[in-house]
Amino acid sequence: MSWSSCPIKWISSQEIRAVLQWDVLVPAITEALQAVSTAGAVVQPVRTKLEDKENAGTLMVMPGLVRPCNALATKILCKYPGNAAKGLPTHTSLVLLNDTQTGVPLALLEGDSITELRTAAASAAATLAVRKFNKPTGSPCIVAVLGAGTQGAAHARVMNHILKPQQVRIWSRNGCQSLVSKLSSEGVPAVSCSSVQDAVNGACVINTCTLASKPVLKLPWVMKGAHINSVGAANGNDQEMESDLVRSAQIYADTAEAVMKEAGDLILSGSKLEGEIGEVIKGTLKPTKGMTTIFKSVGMAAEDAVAARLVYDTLYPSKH
Ligand SMILES: NC(=O)C1=CN([C@@H]2O[C@H](COP(=O)(O)OP(=O)(O)OC[C@H]3O[C@@H](n4cnc5c(N)ncnc54)[C@H](O)[C@@H]3O)[C@@H](O)[C@H]2O)C=CC1
Ligand SMILES: O=C([O-])C1=[NH+]CCC1
Repeated sequence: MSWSSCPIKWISSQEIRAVLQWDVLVPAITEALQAVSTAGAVVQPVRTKLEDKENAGTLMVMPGLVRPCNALATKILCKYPGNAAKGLPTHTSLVLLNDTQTGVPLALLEGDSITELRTAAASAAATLAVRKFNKPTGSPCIVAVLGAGTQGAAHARVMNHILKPQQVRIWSRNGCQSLVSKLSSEGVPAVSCSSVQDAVNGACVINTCTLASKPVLKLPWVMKGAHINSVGAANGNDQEMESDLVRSAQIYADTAEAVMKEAGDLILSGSKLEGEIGEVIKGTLKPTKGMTTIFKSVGMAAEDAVAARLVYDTLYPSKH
């Protein structure tokens, strides 16, 4: 007998995007983040990284099991920043979904769309959780996005969806007019900024979505009490945020174990974590009113597994 008598499904980016609408994905990723901070609910070893120094690339293997969501999957992701100059995505990936009872492979999913959407959804979940305890009052909500690549675009869209801000200000070191035009045509109130300082001035939510290895965001530019989703710099030597800024804030990890190992922003600034964002979602950890908060996300297999399972169950409802 062979498991391949029930052949594995291939699930395309188009199919994934049709399922993973923000109203469905943000609650699912919120549940995944909460599970990560619940004893026994998630098995998720810190990812294995293969460094290809010759091509300045990294291959990562990310397995994860999320019991409450019946999700078992592995993502294999390559990060090759030099691809940008070749007109290729800097991050490419596949996700293999397995049955949780038997381990039998169920589906292979295009991973780039999952990575794009689940990362932005995690930042959205974190933003909503923190704002329950610590929401700046008075001025209208302005969102800033630093970086205009895949994550910058997805963060602009999801922040617009959940916060309905007055403005979404975007900065990218090479300009961002084409992204701003695209977002405007979708109804996002996007504007292009020529400096980080202009983009973040007065912003209540800041999203750092760059491939920077040196800090782009500095303490004096950030409004006290703002919330920062820091998505880049998942490499012990890289930083997106100045150390003084990180030390001044309350910091919540997607997963403490991986952030303490991988997040240069934490490691190089010598900062300590308040805890995991799942604890804020559960309400067992409460950000202090008026403090600047940081959601430090390095990315987790649990998010990929839950997103993949959601897509599979939606497309093949009778197959589990
Ligand atoms: N936390 C998570 O779960 C995830 C994190 N990431 C990280 O998020 C970041 C953005 O990823 P993508 O949008 O997919 O990449 P991308 O290649 O699509 O976009 C990168 C952006 O960063 C800018 N950039 C490149 N070098 C820079 C520098 N030295 N200083 C300032 N800006 C610079 C580019 O101009 C571009 O706007 C990367 O660091 C990536 O590794 C990506 C996926 C998941
Ligand atoms: O979790 C993820 O997919 C990634 N984290 C950093 C680069 C990609």
